[in-house]
Amino acid sequence: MASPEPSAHGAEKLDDDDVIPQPSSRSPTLPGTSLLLSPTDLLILAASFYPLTLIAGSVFSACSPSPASADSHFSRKRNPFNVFFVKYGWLWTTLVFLIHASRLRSSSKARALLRYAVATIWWVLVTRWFFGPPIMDQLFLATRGKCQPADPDPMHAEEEVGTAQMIFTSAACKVAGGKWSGGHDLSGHVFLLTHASLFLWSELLPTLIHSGTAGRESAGVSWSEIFPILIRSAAARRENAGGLALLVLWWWMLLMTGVYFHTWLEKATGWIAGIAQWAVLYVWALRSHPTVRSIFGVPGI
Ligand SMILES: CCCCCCCC/C=C\CCCCCCCC(=O)SCCNC(=O)CCNC(=O)[C@H](O)C(C)(C)COP(=O)(O)O
Ligand SMILES: Nc1ncnc2c1ncn2[C@@H]1O[C@H](COP(=O)(O)O)[C@@H](OP(=O)(O)O)[C@H]1O
Repeated sequence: MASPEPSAHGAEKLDDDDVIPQPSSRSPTLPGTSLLLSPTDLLILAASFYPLTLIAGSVFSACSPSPASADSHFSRKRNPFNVFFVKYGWLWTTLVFLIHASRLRSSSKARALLRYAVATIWWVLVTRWFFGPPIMDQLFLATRGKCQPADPDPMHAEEEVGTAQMIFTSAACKVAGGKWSGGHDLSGHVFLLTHASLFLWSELLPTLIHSGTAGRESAGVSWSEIFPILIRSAAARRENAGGLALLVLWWWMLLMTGVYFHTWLEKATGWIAGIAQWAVLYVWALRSHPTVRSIFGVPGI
């Protein structure tokens, strides 16, 4: 399988006209050095952090007395990080990405925007619209979920049920004052936080490595260098620091969702939806299909 490695260089430093990168040697062990990680290894490492985070959060939740009812700051839905950041999660991700893309050369920029368009379309399909209700709501309805009236008074409830049962999206249900219950409620937070994080890591990592290694030519990065490189890249440019700060916030909020909200299965389906578009485009198509690569480009090239 042809598997070109994204260069550790930022695209702003490279010629961008249809350069198909040559496969670099993968994780070579140089004499006297520890195992080196290629940009792809680093991306896979970053990606594996998210299921581990969810597992850790869920295990903590299962082992501690009653975290779901614990009145901690992050267990509250109205906490400012949830209300201002996660609830506008794709907007913040878009802002960070656009600042990053503005530094790329023009043809790299167009292709990066195309990759962003694909990621945005997937976000829309899962959470907003999929030829009717979004995928997450269609899954909920298909598993016998419905909009329950919030009013416990049977007289009022009957009136509400009439309209509530006609409600096919969680957003409309909430507006009608109902409660979306009964079906499989894929975690929108786990989806969004995973999807946004994998998109940002895939797009930003080559630039972060380039800034953090001060452009040094290298076959890879050793384990012990990962954090120093990220810290140096944050210190080198405010945009890098902003991107990394958002990634840290998304990771923390994912951990909090893992601890305080949803069932294991709902978190698992949120995660699967969150990795699906990334796995298809970044892990599979861009690596094994030259045609896809020539249309969408490769981050860092
Ligand atoms: C060479 C040509 C390139 C063309 C490039 C074109 C680029 C344009 C691409 C696509 C067009 C779409 C434009 C969309 C713009 C997107 C800007 C925004 O991000 S606005 C969206 C702001 N909203 C959010 O961020 C909401 C995020 N929140 C949620 O999705 C949900 O609240 C939740 C899933 C996190 C939780 O669900 P809930 O039910 O519990 O609330
Ligand atoms: N990390 C987090 N912090 C605060 N609230 C969270 C959260 N993760 C999930 N929630 C809340 O849990 C509910 C289910 O989330 P989701 O399905 O998106 O994963 C949502 O409630 P609301 O819809 O009442 O805001 C959401 O705001």
